[in-house]
Amino acid sequence: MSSLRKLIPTIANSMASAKTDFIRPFTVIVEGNVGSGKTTFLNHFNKYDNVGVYTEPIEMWRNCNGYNLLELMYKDPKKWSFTFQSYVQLTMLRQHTRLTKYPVKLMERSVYSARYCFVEKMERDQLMAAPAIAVIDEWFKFITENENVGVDLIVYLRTSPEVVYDRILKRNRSEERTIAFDYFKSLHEIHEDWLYHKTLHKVPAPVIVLNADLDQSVIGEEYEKYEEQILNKLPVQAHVY
Ligand SMILES: Nc1ncnc2c1ncn2[C@@H]1O[C@H](COP(=O)(O)OP(=O)(O)O)[C@@H](O)[C@H]1O
Ligand SMILES: Nc1nc2c(ncn2[C@H]2C[C@H](O)[C@@H](COP(=O)(O)O)O2)c(=O)[nH]1
Repeated sequence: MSSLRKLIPTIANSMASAKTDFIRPFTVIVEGNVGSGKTTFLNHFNKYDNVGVYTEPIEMWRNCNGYNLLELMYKDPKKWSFTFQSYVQLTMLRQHTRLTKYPVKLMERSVYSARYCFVEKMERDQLMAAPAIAVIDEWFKFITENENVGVDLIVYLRTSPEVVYDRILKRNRSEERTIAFDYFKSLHEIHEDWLYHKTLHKVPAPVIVLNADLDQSVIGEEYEKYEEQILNKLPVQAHVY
């Protein structure tokens, strides 16, 4: 028997043991409209030494082998939505499955909001043809059935569309300059139906709702109200509003 064939059982065993050794940390996804304050919220938790903070991989979307997919999507959504969502789903899967030494993992968004909010929006606006949505959905189902992308808690940064629109104008991100207010209003309603009314799609974990309209000068107190649950120091009460 060749030396390689002798190696196969060893490789298989080590892969099997690696799989079983992977212990998913207490995983919290931070969800909310564009500009709702997710990155700001994550920065607040960076100070804890038992929390791994994973912001959205937006720089990967702005430079995929030299292509700014985020810009392409906003400039011509009909042409580029499928390409963009395919890459978002891949990069978010990477975020979910990244190994971490921390007992708590805080992630900005997830494969869930990509599918349930943004692809949902594209479907309503007929920006993606049905076959394209079917392919995205098959990948999503495979990922959520077969990969360890479980979550333990959802933090919903609940905002009003007017507030996020004002923040986005001030943030002045180049790719977002052409987005109309109605886009954020519609995304708000989708987030509300998914995470607050829970009438849209499956909700993969208990939801904590924060009033993210509060100004930066006082919102720290709102974050602190839920710190113990987010840091997994308290049992999560389902449907905390
Ligand atoms: N509570 C707040 N009050 C006022 N401005 C805020 C607040 N939270 C975030 N911002 C500002 O709004 C913009 C969007 O915040 P950011 O954290 O990037 O949101 P997201 O990550 O959800 O897009 C940024 O310019 C940020 O400084
Ligand atoms: N079409 C999609 N756009 C998405 C998705 N995830 C994020 N985004 C956009 C929204 C913003 O312009 C930018 C960063 O999001 P923030 O909320 O952090 O500002 O990326 C998606 O799945 N589809």
